[in-house]
Amino acid sequence: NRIIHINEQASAVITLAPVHTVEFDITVSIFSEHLFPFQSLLFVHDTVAQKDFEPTLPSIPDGEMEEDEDSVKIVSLVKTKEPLGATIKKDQSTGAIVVARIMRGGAADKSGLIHEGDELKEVNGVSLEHRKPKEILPLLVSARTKGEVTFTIIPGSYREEASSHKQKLFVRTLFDYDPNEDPAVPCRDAALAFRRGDVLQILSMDDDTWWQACHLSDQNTRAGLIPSQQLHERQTPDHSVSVAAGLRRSFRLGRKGSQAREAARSRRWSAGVHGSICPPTYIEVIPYHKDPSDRHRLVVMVGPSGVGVSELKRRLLIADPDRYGVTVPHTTREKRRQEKEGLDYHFVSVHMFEEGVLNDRFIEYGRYKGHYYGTSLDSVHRVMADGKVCLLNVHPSKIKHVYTTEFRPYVVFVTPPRIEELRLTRRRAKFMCDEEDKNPVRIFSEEDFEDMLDLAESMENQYGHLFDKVLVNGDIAVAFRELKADLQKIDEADVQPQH
Ligand SMILES: Nc1ncnc2c1ncn2[C@@H]1O[C@H](COP(=O)(O)OP(=O)(O)OP(=O)(O)O)[C@@H](O)[C@H]1O
Repeated sequence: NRIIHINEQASAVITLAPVHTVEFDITVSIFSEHLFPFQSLLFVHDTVAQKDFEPTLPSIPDGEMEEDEDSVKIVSLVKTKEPLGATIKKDQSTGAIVVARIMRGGAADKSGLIHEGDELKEVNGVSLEHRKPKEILPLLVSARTKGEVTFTIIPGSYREEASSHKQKLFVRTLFDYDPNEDPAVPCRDAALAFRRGDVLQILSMDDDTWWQACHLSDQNTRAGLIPSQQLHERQTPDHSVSVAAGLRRSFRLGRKGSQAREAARSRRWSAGVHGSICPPTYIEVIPYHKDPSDRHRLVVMVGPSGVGVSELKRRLLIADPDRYGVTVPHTTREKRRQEKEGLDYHFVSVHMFEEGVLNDRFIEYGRYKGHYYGTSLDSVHRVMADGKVCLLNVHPSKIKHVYTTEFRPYVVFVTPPRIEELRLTRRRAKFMCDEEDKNPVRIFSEEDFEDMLDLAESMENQYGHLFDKVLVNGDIAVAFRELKADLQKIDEADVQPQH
C-alpha cells in the first residue's frame, strides 16, 4: 500500500491498486505536534496497514470497462459526515453525467480525487446511464448514510489551475441574497445566503456565473455558491456598465505587487466614490489587521434631514465622552459673549475662510445669514489625534472628501423605519418631551415624514455602495444600542474591511 498524502484534516489517502483509491480518517494531530512529519506519516501507515477495513473495497468492475481500464477510476469516500461538496449536470451533447462543480473545502475537494469535468459512470455499483441528475441525488444520499460512497469515474481533462482560490479576495456584498428565492440557482443546498454588507471571501471565480465564497467571520471554510458579479449585473441591467468597470479595476489589484497594490488602493479610495452610479453587486475590501498604534477609524454619519443623526451623535457623546469626539466648525460670524474660540467655533476672517475653500481644506461648507460655516479636514485630524473616535455628520455627497486610507471611514447611514412606525415613534417622543418640558422637539408633519422617506431612498440608491452600516432609527433606544455596539466592534475586530 502506498500513502499518497496526508491532508489538513489528518486523513490519509491510500492507493491500493492503480485503479483503487480509498480515504481513511485517522487522527495524527497530537503526534505531528511533537514528531517530525515523517514519523507521523509512518505512524499513519502502520495504523492503516494493521487495520481490517470496513467497508471493504469494491471489486474491479468487469465487462466492457476492463477494456477501458486505464481511463476509469474508482473512488471510494469513507466516513464522510459532511456533504460531498460537488454538483453534477448532464452533458447536453453526450448525455453523460458530469461533475459540474467541486465546492472548495468540501469532502470531494479535500479528497483531491474528484474533479470538475469528471464523468460519473456509477455510484455504489448503480449505473447512471440514462438517468437525470435529480434521480441520482437519492442514490448519493442513501449511499452516504451507509458511510461509504463509491464512484466509478472517467476522469475529465482536469488541470490544476494556478489555484485562483488560493488568492485571497474579499468583497462586501451590496445586496441581499437568499437562494430560496432564486429560481436560477443551480443547487440550492450548495448556495450561500448573505445580507447586504456581509464580507465574503471569494474562493473561486472559475465559473462565469456562479462564484464560490464563504463568510469572512465563518470558521468553516467550506464554500457556497453565490451569483457572480456578471450574473447579478445581468439581472439588474441598469447598472451593468459602471459596475463592471468599477469591480474589474479592483480585482486586478489582487495580482499586483504590494507596493503597486498600495498605490492603486489609495487611488481607488477616490475612484470608488467619484463615480456617480452605484455598483449594486460586490465591492472589494481588504482585511485590516489593527495595529495598537493605529488611530480610530473616522465615523461618518449620514441620513435624511430630521432622521435623528444629531440625536444619536448626542447620545454617543453623553454615553462615552472619552471615546467619542466631534469636530469644531469654522465660521466667519462674530463671536458671541458666551462662546469660546476653539470650543464652540473657530472664528476666522472671510479672507481666511475663502482661502481654505480654495485649498480644499473644507469637507463641507455653506452660507447662512451672510456668514460662512464649514467643517475642515484639520478639525477631524485634531479629534483623531486626541485618540478619540471622531463623529462626523455630513451630506453623503461629501463622503468622498474623507474617503482616504488615512481616515478609513466607517459610514453609518441612518434611515427612517416604515411610515407607520415613523409616525408612532416621533409622536410618542413629542408626548414624552412635552411632559418633561425639556428640549423642544421637532414637530413633524405628514409631508415631512414622506420627504424623509423619499430622501432616504434616493440617498441609498445614489450612495448605498459607500455605507458600511444601515441603521434603522425606529425606537431611539433600540437604534442607539445597536449603533453603540456596532461602533465598539469596528476597532475591536482583528480583521475589518478596508475599502
Ligand atoms: N427614534 C426617534 N424617535 C423619536 N424621536 C426622534 C428619534 N430620532 C430623532 N428624534 C427626534 O427627531 C428630531 C430630529 O432629530 P435630529 O435633530 O437628530 O435630526 P437630524 O438627523 O440631525 O436632522 P438635521 O440634519 O435636519 O438636523 C429631534 O427632535 C429628535 O429628538
